[in-house]
Amino acid sequence: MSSATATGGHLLGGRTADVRVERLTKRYTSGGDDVVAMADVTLHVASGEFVAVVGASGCGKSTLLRVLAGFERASGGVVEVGGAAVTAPGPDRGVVFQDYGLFPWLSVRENVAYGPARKGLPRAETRRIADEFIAAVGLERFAAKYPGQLSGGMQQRVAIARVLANDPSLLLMDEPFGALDALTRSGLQAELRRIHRETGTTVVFVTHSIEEAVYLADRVVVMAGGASHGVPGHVRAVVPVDLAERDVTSPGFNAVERRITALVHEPVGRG
Ligand SMILES: Nc1ncnc2c1ncn2[C@@H]1O[C@H](COP(=O)(O)OP(=O)(O)OP(=O)(O)O)[C@@H](O)[C@H]1O
Repeated sequence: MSSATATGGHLLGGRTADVRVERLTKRYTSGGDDVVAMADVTLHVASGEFVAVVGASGCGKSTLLRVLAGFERASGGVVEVGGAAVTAPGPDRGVVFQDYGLFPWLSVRENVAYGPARKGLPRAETRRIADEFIAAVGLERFAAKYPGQLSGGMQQRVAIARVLANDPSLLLMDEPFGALDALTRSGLQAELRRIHRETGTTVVFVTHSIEEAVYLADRVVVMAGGASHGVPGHVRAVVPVDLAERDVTSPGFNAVERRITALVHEPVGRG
């Protein structure tokens, strides 16, 4: 495993992994009933690619992410990250949720250093890695503060730095900016795009915002269906975002956004 050292201008040692999901099925048993949350989901993500997942509530976006994270077991099909079957959570996969999940009793630096310290890295190296990622998210002046002293946007920055400090090869993000105001959200989106370019880490990003998906992703996966529609969640379409510039006001951007919006709103059964 490479350490989180700056190499050739890159933040990480270049850890990145591809994702292979083939005919994934996920069933839940609730109240004695068998609910098929998703069926026959196939998705390949190349190493270093940024893929966003959108779709109406209940179509299985979070379930897909949780299966990739190893928090949930697939009921059927193949789920591999970097060629290895996913059976449990692991340090190769970093997960960022909407609620920042920071340790409130640790400072920003201690939160970010937590993973490297647990790996048993020497204290000086741990601190260097923590400071590198705190700087990457622009929080140098807040390293000694505690989460409770920070705004929501700053706490989410810490959460991202903490995950990156573990040098993941796959970053899984579930509505990470969902609780933030519009201005903070667009600032963090730009920062995430830059960080993705610098790290080359593969990203799977779940969002309700089609604009956010088009702004961030190389490809947007549109899911549909879900238990409440009587059809298991499935992949309806995968839309490449072939835009050189990500200007949310440009006609090209709006055209991709409109196409994805139409796909998301298409009634279930026709897709
Ligand atoms: N632990 C569980 N037990 C039973 N059913 C579940 C469980 N978790 C999810 N489900 C069901 O699986 C389906 C997919 O849920 P999931 O949360 O993945 O959807 P989603 O697309 O992320 O929704 P949202 O956009 O509202 O977050 C839903 O029908 C949900 O009720």
